[in-house]
Amino acid sequence: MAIFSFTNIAVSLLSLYFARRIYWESTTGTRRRALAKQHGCLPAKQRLNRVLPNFLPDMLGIDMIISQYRAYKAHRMLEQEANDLRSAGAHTIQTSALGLNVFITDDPENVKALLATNFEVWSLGQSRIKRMSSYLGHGIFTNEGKAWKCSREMLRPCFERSAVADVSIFKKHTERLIGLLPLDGSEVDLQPLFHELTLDVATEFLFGRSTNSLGEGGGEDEGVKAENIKKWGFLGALLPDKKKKRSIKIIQDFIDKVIDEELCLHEEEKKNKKDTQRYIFLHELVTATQDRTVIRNELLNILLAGRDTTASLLSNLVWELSRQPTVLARLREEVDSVVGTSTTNENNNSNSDEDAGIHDIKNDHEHEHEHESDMDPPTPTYAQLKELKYLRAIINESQRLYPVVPANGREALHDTILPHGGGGGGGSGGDGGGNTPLFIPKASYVQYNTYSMHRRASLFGPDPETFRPERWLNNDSNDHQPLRPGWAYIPFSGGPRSCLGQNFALTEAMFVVVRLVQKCEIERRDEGVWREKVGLTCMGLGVVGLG
Ligand code: HEM
Repeated sequence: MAIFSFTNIAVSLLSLYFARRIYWESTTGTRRRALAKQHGCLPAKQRLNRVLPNFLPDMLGIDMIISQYRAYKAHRMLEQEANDLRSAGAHTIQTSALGLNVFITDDPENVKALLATNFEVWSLGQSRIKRMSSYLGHGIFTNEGKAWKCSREMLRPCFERSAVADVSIFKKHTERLIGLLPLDGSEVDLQPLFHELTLDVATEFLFGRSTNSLGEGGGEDEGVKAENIKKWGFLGALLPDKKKKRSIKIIQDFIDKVIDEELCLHEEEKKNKKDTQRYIFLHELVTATQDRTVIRNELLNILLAGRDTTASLLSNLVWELSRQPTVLARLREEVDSVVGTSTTNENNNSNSDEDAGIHDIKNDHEHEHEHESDMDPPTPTYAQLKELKYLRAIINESQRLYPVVPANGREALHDTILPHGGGGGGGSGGDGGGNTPLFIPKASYVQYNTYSMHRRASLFGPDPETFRPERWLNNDSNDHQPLRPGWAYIPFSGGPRSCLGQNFALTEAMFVVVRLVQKCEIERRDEGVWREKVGLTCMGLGVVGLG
């Protein structure tokens, strides 16, 4: 009896499954096949297994998860993902993660479709929105559709050029950072200092008061519990729930207090404050909205966007500079000629050899405390920073090899087509073109791998793994054309959701590098190669020596 009923149930379930399958095939399936045929689509190549044997299809994404976890532990996840594409001989591959249909691409045409030409079809993905809004609330980073448009329109004017052109905010905090560096040539780990610097700068820019985590009368008297906020970082998302809640509360209380003070200011006081003080983001924002929650969420979103990203860029850049004495010498020459190295040799376009240049700076530094006012090099103005073409090329090259946001993705809101990736390889130059369109079913996730794309030989020349800032300049001694990579180079993303703080970040990074170059020696202190440390942003593991 029991067997009979079990068989009955099994037969019923199977019939139900097949009935649904037939219905699905004759409706959705037929529609999808027609769409794919209409666009001449071919299927993507599959990701090759790393752990399981290749005859087993990785339907549940078990191979993907195990191998990603191992690579993450070894700080080689980015390299492995790039190799996944290479070993499949394609620039777009298909895989799965816990049953989710996933495509990985490093093809600029696909990136352009995701971020710009087919923007409306792609969502940030519900899991990202849920995860990030749990600690950021709803703001520009987590909003979509109309709400995102509102955020963007409200925030864009706050990033106007004048907000960035006042470099005094960078000066104050950079001087504090340099003041904390050892003068005897001993090693220093700059990464935590860069994180403190960018937190102090971002809070001062956004709220008009800084966390002052780099010291000098910091914290409490300016109304900020620097220690707590410093600790919080934005990896709060990864903390256990209780700790995360406590951390979020600390930062929300801080922001609420600042907003309340701002909203309580009388009109007259506001005007006076605006006239006398330098640019403060919050002052601009309250002219657009008085909604306390909206203001708080947007400020939190921007703090997240601006802090770890710029610190990671600086860490990667200085790490690479410490390994590139020739690049560093050329940079010193540029800084010397545009900004000046000290007040005594301002704008001196000396032809001294590289060693002599470094030696001079060392001497300046040794005597810095004796003759501080005489010997302090002139600080760069915004206009001078814009003239530093070689420094800009160095930053470009650093962001090419070590993009701070090395991978990102979008979820398909509808069935759609990507211009490339169907059929996998077979493109010109043995580079795995795959220029046939690819059908993407609704709810699939497409990851665009910036790290891998930035290292493609067909896009960046025969030496894509080499740090060579000259590739970005007209006067490249190898007579290469300067790069115009378009959608192949997206450190700040692209299209309607591109980074709003790009100019701010670049100005801050340039300012800090100029001051370090003017006042310190930068030396390599470990033999290691760059290994990623991936959190919300990506930076390297390593130590730099300063003297
Ligand atoms: C080196 C530093 C930075 C890098 C590499 C960077 C990179 C990016 C990237 C890749 C995105 C797109 C994210 C996505 O589509 O999921 C983005 C968005 C954004 N960034 Fe940046 N960013 C940097 C610094 C900053 C700074 C300093 C600020 C503000 C002070 C800022 C504000 C924003 C905002 C508001 C967005 C969201 C734009 C939108 O969704 O409409 N970023 N950034």
